[in-house]
Amino acid sequence: TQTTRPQRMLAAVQKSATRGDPRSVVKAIDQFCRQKEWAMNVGDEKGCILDSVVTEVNPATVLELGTYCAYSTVRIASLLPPDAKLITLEFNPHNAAIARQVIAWAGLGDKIQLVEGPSGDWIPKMKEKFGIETFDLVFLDHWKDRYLPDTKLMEECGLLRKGSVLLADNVICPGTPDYLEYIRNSPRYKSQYFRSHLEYTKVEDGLEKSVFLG
Ligand SMILES: Oc1cc(-c2ccc(F)cc2)cc2cccnc12
Ligand SMILES: [Mg+2]
Repeated sequence: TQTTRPQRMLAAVQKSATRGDPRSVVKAIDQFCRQKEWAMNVGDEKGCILDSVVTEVNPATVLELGTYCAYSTVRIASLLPPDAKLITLEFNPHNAAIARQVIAWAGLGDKIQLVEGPSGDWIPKMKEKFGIETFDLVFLDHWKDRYLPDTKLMEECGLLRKGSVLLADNVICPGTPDYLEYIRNSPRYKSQYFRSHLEYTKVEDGLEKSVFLG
């Protein structure tokens, strides 16, 4: 029977990456996507920008919206300080099942908590379910029509504090116009656009970094 792309990506990780070595997992996925099949990971070019923001923020708590196959999950977690926690939300159960195995292969199971279901359902439960007061960093990389409602929901739930950083993927391609309009015009955020390219292509895309001002 036919395998799925996430299954073929996991097979490439298990074939080419070293267990317990997150950077080799990242490298194996990028190699698979460049040489075999395109896939919607943030990728190596935007991934370097992501790395620099994670390193600068040095977050104790991270929320990732949209896990897919855990490429960015592993990339972020590999840069976190020892007691830091990353919670990643994935809507699609098949992607979640693959992501869990990629996270396990990278040996990052104790830093990462993968939660299945709609982000809109889980954001209001972060305090009661995971004991999280606020997030130091949020990486938005899920469905583009959810960026704005989920950002407003995080504000309403008090999950952002003065200095919390939101980093959003795909603000050009596929594009998140309503989110960009809101965040760039809101007096409550200071935003910066990092121009780059859609993963593994020459098409323009970029990341929008926004600091919550409280
Ligand atoms: O980085 C991403 C890229 C795309 C994408 C798909 C098809 C295209 F032709 C172009 C871009 C979709 C995403 C959906 C969710 C999170 N990230 C995505
Ligand atoms: Mg993306």
